Amino acid sequence: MDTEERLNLLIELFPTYDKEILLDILVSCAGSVKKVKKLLLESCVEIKDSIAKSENKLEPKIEKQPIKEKKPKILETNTLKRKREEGQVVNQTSLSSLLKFPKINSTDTRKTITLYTKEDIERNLPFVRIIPNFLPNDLKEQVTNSLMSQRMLFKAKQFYIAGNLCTSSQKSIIYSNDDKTDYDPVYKSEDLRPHPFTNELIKCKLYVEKKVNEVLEEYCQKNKLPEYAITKNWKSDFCLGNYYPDNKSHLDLHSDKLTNIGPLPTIASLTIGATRIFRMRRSYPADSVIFNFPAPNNSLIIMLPGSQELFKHGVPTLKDSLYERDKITKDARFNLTYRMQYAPFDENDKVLCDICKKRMILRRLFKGPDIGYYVWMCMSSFKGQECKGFKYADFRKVNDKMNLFTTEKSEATRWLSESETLND
Ligand SMILES: O=C(O)CCC(=O)C(=O)O
Ligand SMILES: [Fe+2]
Repeated sequence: MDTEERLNLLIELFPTYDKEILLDILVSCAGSVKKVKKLLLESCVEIKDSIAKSENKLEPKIEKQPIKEKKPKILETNTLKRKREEGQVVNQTSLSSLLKFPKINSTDTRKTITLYTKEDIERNLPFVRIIPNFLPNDLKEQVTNSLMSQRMLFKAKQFYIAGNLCTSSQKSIIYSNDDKTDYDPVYKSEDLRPHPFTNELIKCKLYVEKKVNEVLEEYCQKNKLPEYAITKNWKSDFCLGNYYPDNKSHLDLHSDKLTNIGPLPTIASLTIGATRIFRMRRSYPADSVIFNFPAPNNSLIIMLPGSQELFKHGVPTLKDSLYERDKITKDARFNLTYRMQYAPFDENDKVLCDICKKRMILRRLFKGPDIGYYVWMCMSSFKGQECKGFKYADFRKVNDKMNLFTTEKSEATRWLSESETLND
């Protein structure tokens, strides 16, 4: 590959970077695309966060300890050298300060935008928080080994698209210590019966719960959520794990069904192993900007209330060159999505279809005249069978018991974000 081709590849991989800067970095890395990628992806790890680093004890420590800041890499590019030699004031010393990130807002008309820093990710995706280097190293390694030893238990999911039976590319597992967990009745099968949490995953769960509650508290101070949303005392009742054995294995854009996790859920998703791109796009309109960002090993992505309602997310396939392999898992990426069961749905009888008496699936409509309404749809329609069973959801409580559904639209529960209008 000649320099031009290498540069073009880098421009494709890092579209938000200045071409001149990329060329400089390429030259500084002796023409090695691999080194440039490593360097730029590492700048993502410079993401600062005040996460408490605790020892590997079952109970995460309560008091916060300052994170050891990674020293920024000092790199003088030819452009800087030239500017310095020309007598221009050059006071940038770190790679991250060299990289100019464009100011991006929701009116940006570009189709795909790659985000590399915590600040950029959270500014563009206000329902998302990313916490790098989440678990203490020894626990991360224990979790990695535990997942590797259980990887044969992860199974492909089967589902229907337009009446055709499809098999998922990634493999999944449910961890729960409660036999009754049926994370999604559509997928319920022998293969997806819950497995008990391993000790490592229980330790990890405690860290996740502590972090989610901190983040949720701060989020709820700024965003007024309806009373049916879970805004405190978040705990993870079960965990949906995913296993992507190689870079071809992927998960298409989707939003998670709300049937078990309820409206405005929080989902905390830990990456273990190879770095893959996490992708998010507004559900509507379908040609909205696609945001990509790397999810490095041991990073925690928290999808806060509103993210399932407004966005789709997924993990696209990648060309070989695009991700960072891991020492232990090699090409494979694991992902642990810790979720909380929505108690009001547990305490009541399940919502059944009036036509075929099967379970119903909860979703929120994100377009059309009924935008924002939560609705129950017959699960048969997700199993390749035609059933138009439909009810509006009603999350109001009477004598502490949730109504769950209604046939009257005037009683139905509707949630709209500030960015949605009734004409959408
Ligand atoms: O692998 C990931 O990061 C995403 C997993 C996911 O979206 C899901 O399991 O619903
Ligand atoms: Fe998902």
